[in-house]
Amino acid sequence: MPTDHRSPVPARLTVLSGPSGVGKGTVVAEVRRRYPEVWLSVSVTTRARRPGEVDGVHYHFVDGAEFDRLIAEDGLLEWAEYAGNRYGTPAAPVRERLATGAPALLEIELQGARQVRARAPEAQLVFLAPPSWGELERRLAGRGSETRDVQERRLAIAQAELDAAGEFDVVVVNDDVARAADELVSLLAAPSSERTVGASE
Ligand SMILES: Nc1nc2c(ncn2[C@@H]2O[C@H](COP(=O)(O)OP(=O)(O)O)[C@@H](O)[C@H]2O)c(=O)[nH]1
Ligand SMILES: Nc1ncnc2c1ncn2[C@@H]1O[C@H](COP(=O)(O)OP(=O)(O)O)[C@@H](O)[C@H]1O
Repeated sequence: MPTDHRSPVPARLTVLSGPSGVGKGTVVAEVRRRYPEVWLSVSVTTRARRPGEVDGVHYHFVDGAEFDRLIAEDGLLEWAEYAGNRYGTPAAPVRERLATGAPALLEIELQGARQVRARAPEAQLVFLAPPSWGELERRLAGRGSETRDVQERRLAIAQAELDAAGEFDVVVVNDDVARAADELVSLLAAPSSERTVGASE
């Protein structure tokens, strides 16, 4: 029998993006609380670990040299510099997951979403938007994990990110966590009959 390395079962790659503080982490956590089987890629980052973050769970925390090595060996599906740190998606786990026919979710910023679009045009791009600009500022400040300086930097990037919402397939407004989680669940579960993500692409 000929060996076909493409999965016979269509699997969907979904990318969730949105400005810092909009609630991506909160909505994804709610989705996974309800459906622990939802598979989320664990990124590598050069950013410092925040209190409560666990290496290998929230991120793989690496230094710049290790990040350079991953880029050099083409180990990242995409990567970007964001607010002075680098972030990237390890390629192999995503490839392996999709090859089994099961969906995969990435939570990444805009430049990375654009790279995924270029490399895997069948991926579904979802943008999480705040109900208003004022609410985004309040959430970012309310989280209290960044200094005022870092918050300002992230808000400046957020403006450009909001302008790019039209590039995404779907915009989900995070007005209410449970409602936004419902919407994301239905997008993850949507039939993907025309979409086949090849393991070799
Ligand atoms: N391109 C890319 N962006 C990532 C990746 N992992 C996380 N990010 C994004 O990097 C940005 C900063 O993440 P982080 O420092 O954890 O802050 P937070 O999302 O505001 O809590 C967010 O927009 C994340 O979605 C990745 O692997 N690739
Ligand atoms: N729908 C919502 N309504 C009110 N506050 C929210 C909502 N979603 C998230 N938050 C709060 O906003 C802050 C930022 O959320 P977080 O998930 O860390 O954002 P992101 O991962 O997009 O940077 C957190 O304090 C979180 O509790």
